Amino acid sequence: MNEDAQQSVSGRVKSIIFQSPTTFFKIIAVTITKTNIQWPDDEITVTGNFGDIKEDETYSFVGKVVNHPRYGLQFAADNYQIDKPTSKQGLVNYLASDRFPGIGTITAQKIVDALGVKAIDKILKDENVLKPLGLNAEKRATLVDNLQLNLGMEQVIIGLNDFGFSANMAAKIYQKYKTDALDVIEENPYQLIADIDGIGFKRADAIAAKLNIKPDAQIRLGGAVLAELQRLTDGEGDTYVMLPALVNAAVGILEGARNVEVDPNQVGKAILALTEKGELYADGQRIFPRRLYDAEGEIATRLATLQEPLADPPSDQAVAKLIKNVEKSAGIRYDDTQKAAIQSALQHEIFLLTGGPGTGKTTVVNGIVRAYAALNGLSLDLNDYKDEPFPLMLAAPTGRAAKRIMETTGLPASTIHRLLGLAVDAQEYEPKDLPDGLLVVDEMSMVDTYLFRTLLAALHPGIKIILVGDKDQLPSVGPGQVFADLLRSRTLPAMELKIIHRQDEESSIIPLAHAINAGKLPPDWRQSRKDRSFILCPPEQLARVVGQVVAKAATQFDQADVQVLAPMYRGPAGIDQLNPLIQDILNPRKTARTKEVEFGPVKYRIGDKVLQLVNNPDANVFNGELGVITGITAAKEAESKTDELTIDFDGNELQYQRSDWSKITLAYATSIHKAQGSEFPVVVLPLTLGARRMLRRNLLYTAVTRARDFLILMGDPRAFETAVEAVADNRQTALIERLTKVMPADQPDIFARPDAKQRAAAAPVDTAAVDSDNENKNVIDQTKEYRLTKANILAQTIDPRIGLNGLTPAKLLALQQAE
Ligand SMILES: Nc1ncnc2c1ncn2[C@@H]1O[C@H](COP(=O)(O)OP(=O)(O)OP(=O)(O)O)[C@@H](O)[C@H]1O
Repeated sequence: MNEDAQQSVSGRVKSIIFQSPTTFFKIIAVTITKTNIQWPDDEITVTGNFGDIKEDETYSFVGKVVNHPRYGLQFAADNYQIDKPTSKQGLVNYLASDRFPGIGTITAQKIVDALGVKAIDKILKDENVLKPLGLNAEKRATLVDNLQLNLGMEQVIIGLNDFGFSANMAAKIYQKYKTDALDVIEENPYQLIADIDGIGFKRADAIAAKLNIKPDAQIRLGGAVLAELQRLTDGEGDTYVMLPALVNAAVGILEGARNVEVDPNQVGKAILALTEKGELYADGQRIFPRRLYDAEGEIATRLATLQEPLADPPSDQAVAKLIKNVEKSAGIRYDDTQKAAIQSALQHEIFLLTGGPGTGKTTVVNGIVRAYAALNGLSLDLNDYKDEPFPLMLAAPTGRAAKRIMETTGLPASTIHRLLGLAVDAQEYEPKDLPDGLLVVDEMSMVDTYLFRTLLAALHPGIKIILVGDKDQLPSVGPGQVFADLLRSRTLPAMELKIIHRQDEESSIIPLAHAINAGKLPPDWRQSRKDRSFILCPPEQLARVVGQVVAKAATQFDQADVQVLAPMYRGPAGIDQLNPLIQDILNPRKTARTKEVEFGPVKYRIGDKVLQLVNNPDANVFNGELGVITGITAAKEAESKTDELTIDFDGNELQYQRSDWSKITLAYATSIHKAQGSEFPVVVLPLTLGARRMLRRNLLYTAVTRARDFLILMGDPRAFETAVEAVADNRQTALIERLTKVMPADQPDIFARPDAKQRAAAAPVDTAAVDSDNENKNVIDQTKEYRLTKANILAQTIDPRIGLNGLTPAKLLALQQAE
């Protein structure tokens, strides 16, 4: 055989020996009908990435014979195609087969008569060729769907393989564009960056190079601009990027990807072209992704419409009376700001309420809901609304936050996505209309620009909107800082609650949180208190000590109640490091027979705590929710023929096939961002200076306020101090400006710095704190020599009554000397 000739095998698929559940990789047995290789048998094993291969169909494979160390000689195919019928009769038989339900011999004959032996290609290229043939729309659609399924997918997968995509990536691309995939890529490979998770500029540019797209082609420059704009806005949460920064960034990747020089002026021109095409919006030096620019504008104009003054607002006296009644029935006396908040909420169409932990936000919301119901003669009993929608809508961005509202108000609450009937992502879906009435959104700081725009689009003038949150918490994961911007714009009535009402006199977590927010750690922050403690630990030992603390805490508290929060995934005490370590302590593989499945580097066992990473409103499970693995079903036992995990999200038990496993991760340790909107009985918070890039006041504040009963701070004290001192940068957004264009900014400024007296009342911090800097230096020096052993960690006591005693410097020394 000529060595240069491509090796090929044609034949009928006898059986599919193996198919990977997550990729297109398959091993098949083929009965050879034709081949140009020397093969002693009439059967051959073929391996490769194939789409929807069917038994008994004939295919042609191109590739080469390889010698597998275990399985011997086999044919590794890197290309293949289904052998389409080549004669008219063959094609008629094929189309009339049960692969194409609804198409009988007569219709098949009609199609082949009209379109010839190339009928399939013609239909796949343009289904309109079927129109003159008199098939009804349903029949046409089924035929096209099935052709695409049977043939289109194969062609696309082969094409994507040619571009060098892995089977996994090919599957993702196919899912997005279906049979248009190759056309999309050939027309503009950079489109992949925006549409396919995991494809960056470099990858797209490599394809562009294959397609002979020149280094200075407009499409390439534009691709780089859009890619960098997306990266910068997504990464920082900004809604725009300044022109010089964008040009610089784009030039950087354009030059880096192909080792060429690129003229910044040409990039500037590409930006102009994209602006003219409407993909970007340029406002002076500020460059917005069009969708974000529009979303900010829509938020402003919708709010302006929705905040139309009430035609007949209740008088101050009427409101005072309503509040009195609510106070009576709830057995509470509101403080003056709380009363003012309820009054303002009742007298305006939109009202913003902010406040730190324990300041009574939920209590005030309860008051507003009840007073609103009384004012409008509405029943709070769900049973009274059999045929009508419940007019009191309570919502939050996460499932856990929604659940908390339900528990604290006794009223139904849901996630915003569920309320709107949104699937997955607020950027792409049209929401349903919401009825009039009252809408309360809690945890507003977590709502991003897209979700808020989509929420407002579902509301009609006449609805009363109460937005509640803590302005000092981390902003949303998605772009924008909507809640803070709304408050800062001074265009809408707002109130900040400042007095801490939490009854528990002995709670020291809330005062700690308020002190952090005021920018100063209290002098006693490293001392053990009934509900919190600090454990000093050098970074290189932190992961192990976290493990030991969690193990110990799990003997005192319910294991599920102990949550480790960390700022970063990477690094020696990062989330990726902590999770398997804690998993092996809390949920070890007890025997070789313990069920365990692997997904990349992660192992899952029954009993593991997992975190949902994406919104899935259809299954009622949302980004940030925690679940427990309650079952593992091996592929051969599962109906789906792939490995399955059963995960219980607070009573909502769901099946996750292997292809869904990228939507979860282990959750013994989670990021502080993912913990927003959730509360945990016990929070363990390890910090080191290794996470310096992330250490910000609002991050520490958010982490600390997640702890309900017990807080264990760990690590390097300087990391905590660094965090408190670093005020988070404001995100770059234009929402305030858009708001003030359409509404007067005449509301009081709640961001105004309070005078000294107010400050002291809001944050009771002893400013005569010890010089903690020097002290910390000593402590760190001492710990350097300290070697951790199990014995001295266990020497610490965790007693829910007296607290978890931290390793004080004195204790450390004593332990060290005792060894
Ligand atoms: N005016 C008041 N008089 C007495 N107790 C109050 C008052 N306001 C709030 N509280 C109590 O203070 C505690 C905290 O209030 P609430 O839960 O409403 O605050 P929050 O701001 O929603 O807190 P968090 O953000 O931590 O959930 C509750 O126990 C509540 O009953």
